[in-house]
This record gives sequence, C-alpha cells and structure tokens, in this order.
Amino acid sequence: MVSMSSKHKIVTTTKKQSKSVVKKPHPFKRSTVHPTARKIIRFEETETNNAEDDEYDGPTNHIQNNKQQLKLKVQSLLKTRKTLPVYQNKDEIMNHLRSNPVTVLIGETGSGKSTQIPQFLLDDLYKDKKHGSIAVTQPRRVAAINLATRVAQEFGCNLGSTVGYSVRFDNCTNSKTRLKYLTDGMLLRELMMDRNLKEYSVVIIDEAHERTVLTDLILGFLKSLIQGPRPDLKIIVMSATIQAEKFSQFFNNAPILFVEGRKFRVTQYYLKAPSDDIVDSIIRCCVQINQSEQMGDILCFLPGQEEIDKAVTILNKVSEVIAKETKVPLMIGHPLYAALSPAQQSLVFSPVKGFKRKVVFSTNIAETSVTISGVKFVVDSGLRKVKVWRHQLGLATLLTVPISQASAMQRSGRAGRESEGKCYRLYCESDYKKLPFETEPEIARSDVTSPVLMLKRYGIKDIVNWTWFENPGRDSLIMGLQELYTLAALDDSGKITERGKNMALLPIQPHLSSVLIKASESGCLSEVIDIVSCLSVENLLLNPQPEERDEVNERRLTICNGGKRYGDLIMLKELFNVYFYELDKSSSSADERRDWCKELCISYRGFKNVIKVREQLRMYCKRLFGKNDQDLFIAEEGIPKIGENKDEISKILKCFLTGFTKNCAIGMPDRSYRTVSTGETISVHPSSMLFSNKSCPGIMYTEYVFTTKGYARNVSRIELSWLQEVVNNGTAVAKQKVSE
Ligand SMILES: Nc1ncnc2c1ncn2[C@@H]1O[C@H](COP(=O)(O)OP(=O)(O)OP(=O)(O)O)[C@@H](O)[C@H]1O
Repeated sequence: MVSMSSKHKIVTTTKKQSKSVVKKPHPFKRSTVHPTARKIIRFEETETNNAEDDEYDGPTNHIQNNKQQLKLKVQSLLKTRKTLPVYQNKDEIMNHLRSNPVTVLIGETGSGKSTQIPQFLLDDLYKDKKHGSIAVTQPRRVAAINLATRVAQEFGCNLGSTVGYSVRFDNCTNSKTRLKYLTDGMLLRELMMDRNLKEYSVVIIDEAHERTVLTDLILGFLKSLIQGPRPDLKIIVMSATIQAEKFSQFFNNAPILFVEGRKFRVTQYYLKAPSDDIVDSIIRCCVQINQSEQMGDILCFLPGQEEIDKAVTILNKVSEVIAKETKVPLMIGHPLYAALSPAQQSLVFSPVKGFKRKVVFSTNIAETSVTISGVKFVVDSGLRKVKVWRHQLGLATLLTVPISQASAMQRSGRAGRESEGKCYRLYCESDYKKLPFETEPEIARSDVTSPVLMLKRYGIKDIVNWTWFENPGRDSLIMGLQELYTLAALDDSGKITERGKNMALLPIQPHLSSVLIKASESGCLSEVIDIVSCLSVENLLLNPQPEERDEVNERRLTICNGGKRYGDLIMLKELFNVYFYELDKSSSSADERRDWCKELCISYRGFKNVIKVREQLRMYCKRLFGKNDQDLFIAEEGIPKIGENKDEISKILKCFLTGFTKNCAIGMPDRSYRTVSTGETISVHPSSMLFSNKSCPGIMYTEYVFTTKGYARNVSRIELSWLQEVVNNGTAVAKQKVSE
C-alpha cells in the first residue's frame, strides 16, 4: 500500500491481508537456556503478488560482458523483485518521485527501498536520456558494498560499471557508473571537491533514521544546495521508521510517502528474566535453535569486537562437540565488525555447503540495509557500543548501552528477508518497552571537530547558524573551532588555512591529519604513516587473557626496545617493522605470520588491513604533499631499527604531539599523572607498554577510556620541553598563516 502522510490524501492502495498467526508451542520455551521465552508480537503479512512475470523493462544496452549469464541472473532475480511491496507499487511511487523535488519515503524493513527505488530512477535516466547519476548514501561501508553487489546483479551489469560503490579506501566505479552506493563520508568528500555535486541528478539518503553525524551533515548540505545553486537536484530521504515529520519539516514540508507492507513475517521472542552473561546466553540460544529449528542461518547482534571474537571461538568449539554427539548441523561461526578487512567481511555472505548452519556474530554494522542470504533467525543482545564525547573535557569514552526500539526492529528485520523468520531478543518484553523509541542522534554526543572542518573547507563562515539538521549546540561548536585553531587549521579570523584544507582532504580524523602534515614537514612521513595506519585499524592489538597478559607483554617487550622506553606508538612501529620487513617481505608463509601474531596477541587480519590502509595513505600523501617515492621510502633501506634511534623517536613523537597536545598529562611527584587540559588524574591503561614505567616526566595518549576511573590508552613518554616546543611552534604556525 502506498499512501501519503495523514496531511495528504491516500494515493492508492493494494489489497493487504492480515493473517493471524497460530500460536504453537515453540521449542524456545523448552530450552534449558530460555525456559520462559514467549511469543508476543505478531507481524502482519502482505499478500504476495502472483502476477505473471513481465518482460524486464530495463535498458539492455548496459549489459556488456558475460551477457548471457548476467541476463539469466536478471531474470531469476526479477521474480523476487516483483514480490517486494516497493516493486508492486512502482508506478505510484515513480509518479510521485517524478513530480516532487524532495520526498521523504518511509517503508518497512525489507520492503525493497534500498534496492528497487534507485533502479527505477536509473531506468528513468536511461529512458529519458537524461544526464547525471544517482547517489545512494549508506551509513556503513558493508551496506554500501552489499547493496551495490545485489543491485548490479538485479540490473544485469558487472559491479563497478553502471552500478558501483565507493567507500573509504575502496572505490569500485568507473566513468560509466550511473548508480553509486556510497558511504555518507564519501559523499561529503565528493562535496569538498565538487561543491554543487554536478555529477548527480538524484541523491538518496538511505537509513536516514540512523542519524549519524555525517548523514545529518549531508542533509544540511543538500538543503543549502537546493535552495541555492542546485534547485534541480532531486532528493529522496529514505527511512524505515517514523521520524518522517522531522525530515519533512526540514525540507520545507516535503511530502511524505509511506510504502506499507513487508514481505515476510518475523516473530519475536523475549526472555522472562534478564540475562547477565550475554555471550553465554547467545551461545546457548544458538545451540537451542540448532537443535530444534529447521535449517537456516543465524545472525547474532553483540555490542563489540571483544564479545564477538569470544563468541565465535566458543561457538566453534562447542559446535564440533555437539555435532559429533548428536545429529544436528555443524554450526560455523563468523565474525562481522568494522575492523575486519573487506575480504573477511565478505566471508559472511558466502553460503555454507552441506549439513551446516552459518552463525554470524555482528555489531550493528549488519543492522540496516544488509541482507545476509540464508539468515532465518536473529538473536539480539539488545546492546551496542557508542563513543560518547565529553566536549567540556575534550575526551571520548566508549560505552556499552541498550539499543533503541527502532534498532531492535531493524535487527529483527534481518530475519525476514527471504522467508519468514524468528527473532530471539535476549531481554524482557518489559525492558523492550522501556527502550527509547529512536536512537539518539549521534551529533548530540560527538566531537564536531571534523564536521566543522568540512564546513570550513566548504567555505561556510557562520558555522553556528548553518542549515544544521540538528544544531549540535554552541558550546560543542566552539570547542570544535578552538580545536581546529589549535591544530592550525584555522587562522585568527576563523578562516581555513592551507594546512586545514589539506587536513580536510585526508581520510582520517583532523588530529591524525595534522600529525601527517607535520611529519611531511619534519622528514619522517614514512614512519608516521606506518604508525597512523596501525592506529586506523581498530583492535590491532588484542587483549590477552588475564592469565596470559604478563607473558604476552614480556614477548612484546623483547621485540620492542624503543616501545619499552617510549611507549605504544613506537612499539607499533617496531611491530610493524618486524611484520612488514622481516615477515611479510621475506618468504615467511601466512602460517608463520599468523603464528607470530598469535604469540604477541596481535590480530593477523588487522595487520593485513594495516598494509592496505598504509598504501592508501601513501597515495593520498603523495598527491597532497607532492612527495615522490624516494621521499616516502627513504627509511626503507635495510630494516629500520627505530628503537635504537633516539633522535628519530623524538622527531616522530613530536609530530604526534602537534595533533594530541590536549591529550597529555604531566607526571606528579607522587607518580600520578594529571591532564594538561583539566588537571584530572589519569592512569596508564594496563594494556600499555608504559603501565609499570612510573618515571615518565609526561605522557601523551591517543585514546581515553573511562571504566572505574580515567585511563590513557596508546600511551607515549614525552619530555616536557617537547610540549613547550610544540605549543610554541603551533602558535608560530597560526601567526604565520594569518600574516600570509
Ligand atoms: N544480498 C541479497 N541477497 C539476497 N536477497 C537480497 C539481497 N539484497 C536484497 N535482497 C532481497 O531484497 C529485499 C529488499 O531489500 P532492500 O534492501 O531493498 O529492502 P529495504 O526496504 O531497503 O530494507 P532495509 O531498510 O531493511 O534494508 C530483501 O528483503 C531481500 O529479499
């Protein structure tokens, strides 16, 4: 059914049939794990369309190679497409989109918004021989890649030709691409290069309800574009939940189009009593599903990498034993989180063969837009990790918090993509009702330094009164401006400097960008790129089990002479050198490298990612700083022994100090550390090389975590004179930029 918001008349309706669901006793109830789980929500089901297959009405001239194969795939997928509520209402939807410059489109999960609407628009572009392309933004890279892959198949082209994607460090498009799925960060980057987005005739903001900082920023930019230089740009804001009014009001009461109906029902089950060990509960739930349910894969949502890695290890061990003893499918656990390489992430999409059941343990990166073919069951811990920025202190804290109801719906929606599904919520129904309805917009709890830099790069003078979708507040903006001034990205009059412009073009946070820029001036770019690459990969160094910690630290210390004295940044460089120069470049086998990583409790996959990020950063730096290979690779003659070179180390650490001046603490006579920004006491995290070194005059850290108290992570030893030198230099740079 397609209808306009209550303010508007209903355009058209198709028949909808509500089926009552017969309540059968469910094995979940008999479980030793969740004896009290019960079914409480029924989902309505829309009537499926049994219409005859039409001829595919898309253009045919885009099919280039392997034509026959692509065509066969198109035809088979067309059958599925036609059952989607969005496809069934194609004409009404397209009439509406054609006649409105901005539309807010609301549809249930799985109704076909993300895959179908862009294709209808693409057909229109071809039919009407129009110029321009279509951009579809996604909050996450996994979703962008997954959708582009699927849509290329449905459309009948090779991925990266007519349909492609662009995510950080991976661009799969060519000059013929007309439909591009891209992360919102990439669209913002394009905006920095092409102010009016000339390339596009349509921009679709998908999953707008996620309200990431970057989505909010794009909404603001789009509004100023259609009110200014691009009145012709068509904008579609797509969302699965009911924040519709807010989006509509922002775009001067743009019409809201509701596409009702989901294809498959998902039944929810709740616990009667809350569980306190979420990993244990999730494993038990999987075992129970495996024993009592029909074939079908399982998707589990956990808050973070640590819980996921633990769950994968336990499940794979348990599963082997159970499968030997009883006649149940062998469960194969797979992790899915942002820090994995794209190749590792893509493994979760491969089907498992034989009498096996795939169990994917994911963070919320699989929560929206992603379809993992074969998944019939979702198990939801109800938790997620968020970074909360305390702008008064200039510190970010990582917290595990309950999700919103909207997130819970999205998560359960992943079970009903190809057939009816079941969602097991590992919390009580009463707790579900207490959850906030929507996820709090990220901008309300984030550091806005990076967004402010983008706005400045774009030429916005009055940041406070810009077309914010949600204004982050004066205090937060002023903190962002101050931070940029400290980084010499802005001059005294608040204008962006050349340094600031370069910082905005690098695909990393402003603090790290400023470190790279300083390194390019100091002649240690190559070394600093290596360290920044390590820092850009989440959880490269894994947390050893408490009983192994001393042993692992001892092993790390043996390799890292410099790290022992100067801390974690130098240790990263030393580890990188061994991995890259001694293992990766020599003929060491993958197994040898894996074993080396295991001994030191380092993520092997993480290191492979580091190498890729490093390549990309080198490319950016070459372009930006006009460095040639010799400048960049000068340190590579022989195996650099960074730990023995004091001057080199101080040069490197001073570069980091330019980006992290605020993240420093001074050693006190009682051997505690006090932060330079607020005077608070801060402790060195036990995971740091400097944990038991109590004699540093000062420390610099790239991360702050708050658990029972404030901890500095990624800690380096600094001399207080360096701090003075860097602060003085910073002021001099700012002054010089003003006089220029
Ligand atoms: N990679 C895929 N593999 C198998 N089926 C897929 C895939 N991608 C999409 N589909 C099918 O197309 C349907 C519509 O997907 P689409 O992403 O367009 O829905 P949506 O309305 O955008 O939902 P959501 O907002 O939850 O992502 C899915 O329910 C599924 O049946």
